[in-house]
Amino acid sequence: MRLIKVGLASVNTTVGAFSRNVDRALTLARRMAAEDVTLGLFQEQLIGGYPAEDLVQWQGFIDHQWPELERFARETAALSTVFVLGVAVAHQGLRLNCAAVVAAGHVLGLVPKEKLPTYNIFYEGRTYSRGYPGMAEVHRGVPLGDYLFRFDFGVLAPEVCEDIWSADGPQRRRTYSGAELVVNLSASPFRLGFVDTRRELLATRAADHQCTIAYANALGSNDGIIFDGGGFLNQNGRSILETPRFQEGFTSAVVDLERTMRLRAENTTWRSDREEWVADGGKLVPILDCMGILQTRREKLAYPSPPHRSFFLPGPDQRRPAREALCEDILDALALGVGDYFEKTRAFKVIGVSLSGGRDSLLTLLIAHRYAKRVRPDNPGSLLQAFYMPSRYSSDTTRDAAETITRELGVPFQVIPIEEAFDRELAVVKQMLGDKAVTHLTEQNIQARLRAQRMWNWSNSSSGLFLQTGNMSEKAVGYTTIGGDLMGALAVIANVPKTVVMYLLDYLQEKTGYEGIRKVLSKPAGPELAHNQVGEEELMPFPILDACFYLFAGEKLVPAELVQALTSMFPEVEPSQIKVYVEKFVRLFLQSIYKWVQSPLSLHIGNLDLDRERALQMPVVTASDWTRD
Ligand SMILES: Nc1ncnc2c1ncn2[C@@H]1O[C@H](COP(=O)(O)OP(=O)(O)OC[C@H]2O[C@@H]([n+]3cccc(C(=O)O)c3)[C@H](O)[C@@H]2O)[C@@H](O)[C@H]1O
Ligand SMILES: Nc1ncnc2c1ncn2[C@@H]1O[C@H](COP(=O)(O)OP(=O)(O)OP(=O)(O)O)[C@@H](O)[C@H]1O
Ligand SMILES: NC(=O)CC[C@H](N)C(=O)O
Repeated sequence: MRLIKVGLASVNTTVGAFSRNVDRALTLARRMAAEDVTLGLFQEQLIGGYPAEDLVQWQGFIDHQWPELERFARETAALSTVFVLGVAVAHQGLRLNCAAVVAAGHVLGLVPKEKLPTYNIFYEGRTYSRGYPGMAEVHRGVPLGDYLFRFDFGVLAPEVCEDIWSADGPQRRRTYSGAELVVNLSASPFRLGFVDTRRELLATRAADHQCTIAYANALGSNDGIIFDGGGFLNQNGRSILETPRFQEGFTSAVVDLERTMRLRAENTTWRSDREEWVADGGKLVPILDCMGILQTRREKLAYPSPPHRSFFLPGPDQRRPAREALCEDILDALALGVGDYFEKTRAFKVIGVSLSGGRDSLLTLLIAHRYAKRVRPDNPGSLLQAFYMPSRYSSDTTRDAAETITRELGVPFQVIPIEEAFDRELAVVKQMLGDKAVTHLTEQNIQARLRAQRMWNWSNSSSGLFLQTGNMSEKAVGYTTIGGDLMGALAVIANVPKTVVMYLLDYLQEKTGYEGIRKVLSKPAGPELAHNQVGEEELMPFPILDACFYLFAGEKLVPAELVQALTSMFPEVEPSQIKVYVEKFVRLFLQSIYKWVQSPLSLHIGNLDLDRERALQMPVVTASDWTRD
């Protein structure tokens, strides 16, 4: 038996806040040591924050991280814990995204990331250089390269995030070379359902390589990317620990490293694969001997027996029902996104929502309120401000709904009519047009633009964070006004499809019983920019719109394939009508790219987003010849 206690930490870092990030990590490091943690892990880019994007190109951005790494080493010198943490270094002019091993006041080694994600939201290959097999350099007197580390408790293989996502990553050669414990420092952004992907991937890798894997993930939101934290400890395919997400802190568990070695010895497949690898000339990864550096304190560790006292029977099932898990996950992620943007930019004192009594602005307000409740539990409403701005088309129903929900939430609510300004703007535009008529759409858009202008003016003088309320489905088809409801400083639900907006509101209504939500849901969704406007009548039913979006923008099917897929998905709709919907969707989608490329920074909850930087890089000026049958 060789027991070690592994601590998995997640720190809510801010890009560029090197000393604050390290201060937060030090607090956790001391607590880990006080709890006899043998090995404490932090996330990828702990010191610099993630994603630093092109800031990495500034030499100063890299150079200022080293003194902070040394400070971390100095301030943990007296602790009997080995730490692994993420840092960027510039070596011979090249930027490397490294895992640093620190113990007893020393930086013992740096292991650069080998697999640099450059897809979807990631751009690492643009700025970083990769580590490689056999790399053996020295940086500021510290070994830098493809190394393992032997301590009195076992052999470690540090690696960084994407390294584990490749079947051809460094784990294979490192475990064949004697690594027992793979230490993965991650910055894995929140994406719907992705926690299951991480869990399954880790179990697979730990079983493939017959090793123990400790994985610590980043926490917090930077720009629109949200990190949900959460760590895993998995031994040879068996889950030992999964830490809570959306929380700063650490969780630890004891594991018997000898078990990893025994299972390895018993596993003839792993052994013969290794023998073949060695026979084929596989080069063993050198092990740095750190035995004399630190004596870890493991005498008091207790064997990891199951708390429910059975090695055979399952423990209590603590999983949440699927619907609750999905909704709470999205809401937690978006509330973290709003809160971290509000706090980390340091530009704002209050959060403002232009509240229509409709679904999108309601959900946006509820998300902001969820954040406010966390930081001001006694008076969350004091952090928020809602404005209802009626025109001649606004109904009593929406006003009542907006009033009711703000009362229930304790959010200050003001009614600011735009009617007078609407008349004035109409007169001005008529004058500008001379003998041409003002179009109906322009009349609609004037209202939306007046509301946005007022929100900006409010924001200027109140240091208010003006939240943009548009959803992804309507953004996809340009059903949003430039300079109007497309405006805001941060788009909260811009990557949430309309059907999901509805699903979340149904869930929240059931959970909270708020009358205001019920009132909003009692009226069909529509912009109230003209008489009796119903969004689904002007566009198409939202389930069909979202299916078009998923299949066209996500799965990259062509229109004829969309028609085929939707005909079987919606058998109650005439195929000729499906064809009309598909053609309309594709036309509107391709015509509306110019709108979403100028929309505000948005929060990301999936891989399929309307964001030119983070997901779909679409040209604005295109012809659609290729979409024809
Ligand atoms: N390719 C291109 N590149 C750059 N700019 C382009 C462009 N094509 C038009 N434009 C410009 O964009 C303008 C048109 O855009 P914009 O002014 O937004 O107006 P537009 O797209 O014509 O109308 C906005 C639509 O959004 C709907 N809406 C608005 C607000 C809320 C809601 C809701 O869901 O509740 C719905 C509203 O009912 C209407 O159907 C043109 O006048 C032109 O100046
Ligand atoms: N009367 C209003 N007062 C304040 N803001 C408004 C008003 N009407 C529209 N807005 C703003 O414009 C945005 C766009 O309106 P839109 O109709 O798309 O969304 P919604 O009303 O929130 O949801 P729904 O799709 O259910 O109508 C709103 O979310 C809100 O921020
Ligand atoms: N920072 C990273 O390397 C993250 C990449 C990884 N595939 C993830 O999404 O979790």
